[in-house]
Formats: sequence, structure tokens, C-alpha cells
Amino acid sequence: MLLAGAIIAALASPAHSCERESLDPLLRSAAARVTTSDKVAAAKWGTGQPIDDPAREQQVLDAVARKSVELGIDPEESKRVFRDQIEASKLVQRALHERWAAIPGERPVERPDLGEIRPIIDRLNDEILLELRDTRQLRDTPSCDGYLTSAFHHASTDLRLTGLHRLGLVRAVPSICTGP
Ligand SMILES: C=C(O[C@@H]1C=C(C(=O)O)C=C[C@H]1O)C(=O)O
Repeated sequence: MLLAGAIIAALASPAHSCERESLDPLLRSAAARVTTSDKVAAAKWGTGQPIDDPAREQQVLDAVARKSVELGIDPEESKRVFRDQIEASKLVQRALHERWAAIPGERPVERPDLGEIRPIIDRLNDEILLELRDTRQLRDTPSCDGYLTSAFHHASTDLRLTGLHRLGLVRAVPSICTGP
């Protein structure tokens, strides 16, 4: 009887249903996406290529919606989260371009190839989608805000985020919690 109870408890446990007990992995992936914006900003700097690229954004959102359906998650909810990831990236890029315009000594010395950075962002997008799927229940609970704050601090500390990247991460997270 005890064993049966233990088995039932194990089957119902979050680990078994792939449900995470913290938002740490999700916030780490979002933070990695935010920090990748530095390379995007450097790739565009001095080229005349605009920070806003609506065609690429639409590609990202279309891919996110398609993969969400495959993963059994609500595509509209995923798109909300990713619109925030995109705004966060542009916030960081704009801030860096303003800084580099004002302070020549801080300008990037190399220009990365955007064609090599976008596949990295695509991989982070896939990671974020899986984390969204695996944190469904947690993100729907009233205590989600507490988990989010805790994960924000862990990611900021563990990844040693700068002030700008913390600001970017703040911009990236408003759609993560879906509950009351
Ligand atoms: C990151 C880029 O800059 C912007 C942000 C995007 C994003 O976060 O996915 C997509 C297009 C751009 O509006 C990019 O051009 O790839």
C-alpha cells in the first residue's frame, strides 16, 4: 500500500511530467538571448543596417508559432513571450549604438557576421520554447512572480549580467507568468 502510494506520487510528480520546479533554466536562456544582442549590435554597427528588421521578426514569430503547435503549447502565448524577447534585444542594441555613437573608444573592434549569430538566436529560441512547455504549470500559479524574481536574480548573478543586460532581461519577462 505504501509502495503503491509512493508510485502514484512519483508518477504525479513534476519531474515525471517534465514540469520544472523553477524558472531558472528559462531565465538563463532568456538572459543568453539578451547578451547575444551585443553581437547583433556589433554586426549592424556602421553598416546602415537598421536595428529593427520586421521581416526577420516575422520569421522568428512564425517559426515560434509553428513549433509551439508541434510542442502542444499555445502559439499565441508563445508569440507574446517572443515579442518581449525581440523588444529586449532591440533595447540592448539601441543602448549600445547610442553608447558607441557617444564614446568612440567603446566601439567594437570587430564586426561579427549576422548570418552566424542568427542561428545561435534560433537555437536559444528553441531552448526557450522547450522551457516554456516545461514550466507550464509553474507559470500559471499565483506564486509565479516569486519564482520569476528568484530566477531573475539567479540568472543575473550566475551570468554576471551588466546593468544593461539586466535591463534587457527585465524587458524580456513580462509575459512569462500567465496566472492570476
Ligand atoms: C536580433 C536582431 O535584431 C532585431 C531583433 C530580433 C530578435 O530579437 O529576434 C529580430 C530582428 C530585429 O528586429 C536581428 O536582426 O537578428
